[in-house]
Amino acid sequence: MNAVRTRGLGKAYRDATAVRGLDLTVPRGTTFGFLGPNGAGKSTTIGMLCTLIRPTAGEASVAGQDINRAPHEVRRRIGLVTQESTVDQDLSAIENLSFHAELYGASRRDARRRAGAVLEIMHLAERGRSPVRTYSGGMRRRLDIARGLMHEPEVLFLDEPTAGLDPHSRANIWTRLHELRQRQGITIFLTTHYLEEAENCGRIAVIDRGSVVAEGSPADLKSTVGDDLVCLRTADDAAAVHAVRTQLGLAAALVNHEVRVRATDGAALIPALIQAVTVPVTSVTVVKPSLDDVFLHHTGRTIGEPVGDPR
Ligand SMILES: Nc1ncnc2c1ncn2[C@@H]1O[C@H](COP(=O)(O)OP(=O)(O)OP(=O)(O)O)[C@@H](O)[C@H]1O
Repeated sequence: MNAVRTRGLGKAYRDATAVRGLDLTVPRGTTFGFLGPNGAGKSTTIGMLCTLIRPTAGEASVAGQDINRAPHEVRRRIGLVTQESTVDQDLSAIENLSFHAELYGASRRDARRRAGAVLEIMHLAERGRSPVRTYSGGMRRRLDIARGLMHEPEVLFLDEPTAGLDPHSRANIWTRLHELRQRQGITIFLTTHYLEEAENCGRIAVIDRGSVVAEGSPADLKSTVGDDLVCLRTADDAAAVHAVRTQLGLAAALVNHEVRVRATDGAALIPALIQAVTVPVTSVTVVKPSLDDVFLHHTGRTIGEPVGDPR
């Protein structure tokens, strides 16, 4: 069963189309990364899947429930962590979480118990009684995620969960997300514009100007854009280039004092390269295509470049 399935999903505003013809399939238990530059349509998509924004085209189901016909059923099965934190700074984490649960009808005892459990999951239990205003940015974000987990959702939506955090806090959040998926089997649907973070996802969809331009595992997407690049530094580059061409029959180029050779599997080529190049080799590096290359390949831009007009 799929956690998320969309067919032709779209959202048009009066003067702009935010999302067009979106066909997505997210199997249960996947960490799915929705990757795209600012303004690509990521938040609008999350808003539609979480039943906060009404689509103007197509259909979608989340946790097996139709977003248009059964929005309340969808809401019961999902957690949403938006870009803006919604916790009260003057309350402790436990108070924030249990008040929230009580508001939704849980008994005080159950609310406290569940708050304790989700704080454990997000590694905040030790500071659970401190006021949130004493937390670091990373701890606050983990508390936001803990809140999204309170009613044991099947699918957790996270809009830019690591934006603005330092690398250590980002890594910590990723460790928690991996644990969540592995131990609790939760499907995680997140947006990000950090390409390196998308590597943590089992599957990604690249969205640009409201449409998906590529979808697959990070490894699959990278393998479709090109080969590895093997770079050699040698004592005699001209001789090395000649040897690679004549001995191995491969195209080799001299760029920036490096001998560069393209190969499907760069690492596997290294022994043959070293043997063919009889001159001393001082370094060998294998550069794999990155998600940057994937984005560039499909959109003709790097992810940081402005998106332009979505109309
Ligand atoms: N309520 C609205 N009315 C008109 N246009 C909108 C509205 N909401 C979003 N848009 C437009 O739709 C496009 C997609 O916006 P969206 O917020 O979904 O992008 P995003 O990928 O989430 O970007 P960001 O990372 O900046 O949030 C943008 O061009 C935006 O200006």
